[in-house]
Amino acid sequence: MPMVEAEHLFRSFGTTPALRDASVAVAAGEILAVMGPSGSGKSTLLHCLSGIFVPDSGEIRYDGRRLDTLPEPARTALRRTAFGFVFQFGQLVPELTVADNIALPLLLNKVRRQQAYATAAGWLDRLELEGLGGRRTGELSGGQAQRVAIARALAIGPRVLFADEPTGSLDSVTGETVMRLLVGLAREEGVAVVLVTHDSRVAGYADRRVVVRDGRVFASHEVEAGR
Ligand SMILES: Nc1ncnc2c1ncn2[C@@H]1O[C@H](COP(=O)(O)OP(=O)(O)OP(=O)(O)O)[C@@H](O)[C@H]1O
Repeated sequence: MPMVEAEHLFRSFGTTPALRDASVAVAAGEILAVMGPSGSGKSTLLHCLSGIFVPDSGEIRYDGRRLDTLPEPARTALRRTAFGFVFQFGQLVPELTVADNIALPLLLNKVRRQQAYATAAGWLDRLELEGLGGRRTGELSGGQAQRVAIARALAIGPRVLFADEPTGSLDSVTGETVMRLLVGLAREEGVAVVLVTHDSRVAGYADRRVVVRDGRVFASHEVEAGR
């Protein structure tokens, strides 16, 4: 059974159609790369799959249950407890320290303070950010901030990770470290990973690749065959 499944999604912004009959699914333990040209609808698809946007029509299921028909508070609760997000911009609180930023979603989920900070420290180690826990995130390099964002997304132990260009500001060695970490999470913990990327090397780590074109989702081999 798919972990997240979308069928026949339509979503417009005013008169601009962003999704036009988009269908896609990701299974537990699977890494799905979502590729496609700028403006084709990738981010809109990610936002619909994760319950941030409600589609105009179509159905989304998480773990077999309808997500799109849930009221906003229930979708928010799901995002906080079951979904992790790594988006390109604006997710860290610059005035807070690295450790505070990673611990914050745990504290919001009512994890005790000591445990939240111990979990944060563990993720700092896994992402090679040891010693930076006390630094304000506004004082980090782009690559460090991105790894903190990844640590923050993973600290809650999500069942689905939604990532938009998660290695965008990382050098290739660090990018590979992050991708290997995501592969490990998928294999060992069954996390489903939905990964938007323009980078074919990053997509090479995925189990399956789809291409979004004009608001529709194609298997990558369909697109290659049609070229
Ligand atoms: N908030 C919005 N308001 C109006 N139009 C929007 C909004 N978000 C997206 N769109 C439009 O919807 C279409 C799909 O955009 P989307 O951001 O999903 O594409 P994308 O494939 O993620 O692009 P990129 O690779 O450049 O990030 C585009 O035509 C875009 O201009």
